[in-house]
Amino acid sequence: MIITIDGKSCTGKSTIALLLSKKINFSYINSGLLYRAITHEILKNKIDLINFKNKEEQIKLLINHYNFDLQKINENISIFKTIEISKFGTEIAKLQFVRDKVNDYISEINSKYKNIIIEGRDIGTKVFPNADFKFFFIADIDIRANRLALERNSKEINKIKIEIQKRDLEDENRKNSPLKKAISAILIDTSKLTIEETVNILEQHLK
Ligand SMILES: Nc1ncnc2c1ncn2[C@@H]1O[C@H](COP(=O)(O)OP(=O)(O)OP(=O)(O)O)[C@@H](O)[C@H]1O
Ligand SMILES: Nc1ccn([C@H]2C[C@H](O)[C@@H](COP(=O)(O)O)O2)c(=O)n1
Repeated sequence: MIITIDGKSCTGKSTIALLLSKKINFSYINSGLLYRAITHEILKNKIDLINFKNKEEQIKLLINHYNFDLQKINENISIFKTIEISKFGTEIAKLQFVRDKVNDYISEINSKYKNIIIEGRDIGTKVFPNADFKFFFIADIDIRANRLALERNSKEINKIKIEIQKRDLEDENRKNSPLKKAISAILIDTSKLTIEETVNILEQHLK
């Protein structure tokens, strides 16, 4: 069985997908983390991502030789959650060859597991349009900004709000696989829900 969770930034996708996967004993893939891992690799190789349009060939060469190490990625999540990777990750995710690399890897993992929960931006629309259950998360922008501020231990709520709004806009308006709700996806507004309540609501839908 394939369960997908898509939605805007900081709506709770990864938190809920991870908890639900443990509760119902499913494998879990955080596809955003794969885009972040590629972005980290590019930055590590000192490719300057400001005005990176003329560096696409250089990035492509690097990505062709890159292998995901899921265990290492999952054990070092904080490395990939920096403000810099959040900002450039949105840009890198616009490149179709990067999307192909991530999606090929997702297919590879999926072929090994029977039951899987995958979260991201285009999972229910593009990657697994025939998924058994699709969810689409939304939440109020102020609540999302407060959640991220809390996570980062920051008081700069307005700055964080602008950062999230910019990422939403980029994700929704890119040419390749833009963020949008699949028609058959169940809409979940996490604004007023606790983490536990959200997990329970999803579990109810699966029954
Ligand atoms: N229902 C909730 N109530 C309170 N806090 C929440 C809730 N859901 C998630 N959070 C918190 O909000 C923050 C963002 O959640 P999370 O990283 O799961 O969102 P996301 O949608 O995966 O974001 P992104 O796509 O940017 O990675 C985390 O610190 C998480 O603990
Ligand atoms: N299926 C996906 C997952 C993620 N992205 C992009 C969008 C984000 O800007 C970036 C990092 O994701 P996050 O960790 O914030 O969920 O990756 C995408 O385009 N498609």
